[in-house]
Amino acid sequence: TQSTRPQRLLSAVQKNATRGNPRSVVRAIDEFCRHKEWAMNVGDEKGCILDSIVSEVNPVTVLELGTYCGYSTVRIASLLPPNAKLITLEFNPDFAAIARQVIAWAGLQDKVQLVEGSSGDWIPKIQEQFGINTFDLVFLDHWKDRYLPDTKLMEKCGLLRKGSVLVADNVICPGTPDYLEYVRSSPCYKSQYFISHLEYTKAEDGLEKSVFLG
Ligand SMILES: CCc1ncnc2c1ncn2[C@@H]1O[C@H](/C=C/CNC(=O)c2cc(-c3ccc(F)cc3)cc(O)c2O)[C@@H](O)[C@H]1O
Ligand SMILES: [Mg+2]
Repeated sequence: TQSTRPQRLLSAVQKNATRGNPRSVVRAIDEFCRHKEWAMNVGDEKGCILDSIVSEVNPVTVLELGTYCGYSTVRIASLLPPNAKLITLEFNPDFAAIARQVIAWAGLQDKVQLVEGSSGDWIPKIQEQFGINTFDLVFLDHWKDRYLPDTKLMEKCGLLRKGSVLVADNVICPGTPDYLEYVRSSPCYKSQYFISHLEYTKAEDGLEKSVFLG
């Protein structure tokens, strides 16, 4: 049977990256997507901006919405302090299976908890299930029309505290207009746009960093 793109991406990691070396996993995926097959990873250009925000926040608790193949999961988790935890939500079982193997190849499985299911179902259960009260950092990279409802849900569930940082991918391409309008006009957020390019292309895209003011 035909392989899927995520399966081919995983094969490229297993072939070209060194086990236990997250940077080599990130590099292998970027090479694959630049030279073989485009895939919707945050990519290296936006990835460097993400790295700088993660390093500045130095989060102990991280939530990622939309794991896909685990590229940004590996990128973020590789920068976390030893006691830190990253929870990543992914509702497609095939993508989740690939991401688990990518995360394991990077040697980051002890820092990452991949939860299979939809963000809407899981956000209300995180506190009781994982003993996490609030998130220092949230990376939004799932369906673009879910950014706003899930942000409101996180607020309602008390998962954000004064200073929590939201980083949203694709605010220009494909675009998340309702989310952008919300975080830029709400008095509860201080937002900043980091201009960049759509992964592996010359099209404009960017990340929006929004600090929750409580
Ligand atoms: C139900 C809530 C919920 N709960 C849990 N997991 C969820 C979920 N909703 C979605 N997922 C999973 O997240 C990932 C989806 C990610 C969606 N991302 C883009 O669509 C995207 C597109 C472009 C682009 C494409 C084509 C172009 F021409 C230009 C740009 C570029 C990008 O960087 C992009 O992120 C998949 O793994 C879903 O299974
Ligand atoms: Mg994206």
